[in-house]
Amino acid sequence: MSLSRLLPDSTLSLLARGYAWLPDRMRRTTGPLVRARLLGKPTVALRGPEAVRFVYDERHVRRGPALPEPVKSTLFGHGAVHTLDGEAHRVRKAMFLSLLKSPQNIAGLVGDATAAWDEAAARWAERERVVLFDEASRVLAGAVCRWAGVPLKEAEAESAARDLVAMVDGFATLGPRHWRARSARRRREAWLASLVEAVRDGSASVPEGSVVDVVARHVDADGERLDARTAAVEILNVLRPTVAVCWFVAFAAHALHRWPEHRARLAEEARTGAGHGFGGAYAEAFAHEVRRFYPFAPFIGGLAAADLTWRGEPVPRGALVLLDIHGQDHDPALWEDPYSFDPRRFLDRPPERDELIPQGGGDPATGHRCPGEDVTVALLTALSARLSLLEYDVPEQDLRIPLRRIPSRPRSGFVVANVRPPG
Ligand code: HEM
Repeated sequence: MSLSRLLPDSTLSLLARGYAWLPDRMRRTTGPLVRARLLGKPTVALRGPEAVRFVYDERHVRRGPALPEPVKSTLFGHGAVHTLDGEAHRVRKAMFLSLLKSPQNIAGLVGDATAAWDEAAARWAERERVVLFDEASRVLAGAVCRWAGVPLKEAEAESAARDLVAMVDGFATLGPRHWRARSARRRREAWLASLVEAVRDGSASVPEGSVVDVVARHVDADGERLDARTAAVEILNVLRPTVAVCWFVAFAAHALHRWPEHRARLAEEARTGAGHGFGGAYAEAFAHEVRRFYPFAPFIGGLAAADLTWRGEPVPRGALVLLDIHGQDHDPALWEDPYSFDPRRFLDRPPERDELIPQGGGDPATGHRCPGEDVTVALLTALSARLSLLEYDVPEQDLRIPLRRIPSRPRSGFVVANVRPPG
C-alpha cells in the first residue's frame, strides 16, 4: 500500500486553516514536497521556480479532470478555459490573450476605470463613510462592462458587482457564501447567454472588437462556435476577475494605512506625474508588492498525467499536484524578509516570471497562467496612485485579515470617512 493511502484526509484541515494550511505543512516537511490527501486523492504540493516549470509542463500535470465541481459551479464556470488542456486550451486561450494583452485594450479599460473612480470619489465626499471594497467593486463592474461591450444601466451596476464578487467569495466554503455564489453564477450566465444570442441573431449590437463581440464570434479548436452558455462563461471570465481587483484595492488601502510612508511616495509621484505607465514606477512596484504580500489565490492544482519523479520523490499518476502560490510568494529562499511589506524590492528588479506567482506561473500562452495579469497590474497601479491622493479618515473598525477565510480581505472591507477628493 502506498504511503499516501495511509495519510488522513486533509480537506477539513484545509478548510479550517485556509492560507496557513499548506505553508505550515511545507515548513514542517524535511523533503522537497508535502504529501497529503485532499478530496480523497493522494496529493503532493511543491513550490519554487523549478516547481513552477515542472507543474506547468503539460506532460506532467493536466487540469481538465482536476477541478472540483463546487469550484466550476461558482468561480470558473463549466466548460471554461481553466478546464481545458492541449490544443483545445491553446485555441481558447489565444482568444483571451488577444483581448487582454493588447496595450491599447488595457489603456482603454484603465481609462474607463479611473474615470469611474473619479466620479465615484466625488460622491463619496457627500457621504459620512463608505466601504472601499464595495465601492471599488462597483467602480470596476461599471468600467469592465462598458469596456467589454456588456450593456449595463447605472442602476444595475450595484447588483452586477454584488453577483460578480459573490462568485469569487463563495468558491472555497461550504456555507451560505457558497450557495450565494452558485445562484449568482446561474443568474449571470443566463443574462450573458441571452446577450450572446441577441448579438448573433442581430437583435443587439456591440462594438466591434469588444469582449462580447470577440467571444460571440470565436471559433473553437473543434471548428465550432461556442454555445451561448459557454460564451457567457468566458465573458464572465473577463468580468468577474476584473471586479475581483477590488480585493487588491482594499489591500492597497490597508497597506497605505499600516505603512503611511508609502502614501507620501506614491502621492508625490502621482502629483508630479513622474515615472511611466499607468501611475509611475513606485506605484507599479507597490502594486506588485500588494499582489505578493496579501493573501488571494492560495494554490493551483492539476492531476499527474503519468508516474513522475520530483527531486527523487515519486509522484504517482493521477495524484493531485498543487503549486503552493501563497507559500512561494512568502518563501524566505526567494524573498528577503518576506513578511515585511516593501515595494522597493520591485523597484530595481522587475519580478522574475516564475518567482512572483500570485496569478500563476509559466508562459500564459502555453499554460494556464492568468492572461489578466497585465490588466491587474495596470488597474492596481492606477488605482493605488489615485488612492494615495485621496484624503480620508480611517475610523475604528476591524482591519484583521483572517487567514482562515479563502478568499480573505480586511474584515470591515476598509471603511473610510470624511473623504476629501483631490482638488
Ligand atoms: C484580481 C486579480 C487576479 C488574480 C489574483 C488572478 C489569479 C489567477 C490565477 C491564480 C489563475 C490560475 C492560474 C493557473 O491555473 O495556473 C488565473 C487564471 C485566469 N485568470 Fe486571473 N487573476 C486575476 C485577475 C484576472 C483578470 C483581471 C482577468 C481578465 C480580465 C483574469 C482572467 C483569467 C483567466 C481567463 C484565467 C484562466 C487561464 C487559463 O486557464 O489558461 N484574471 N487567474
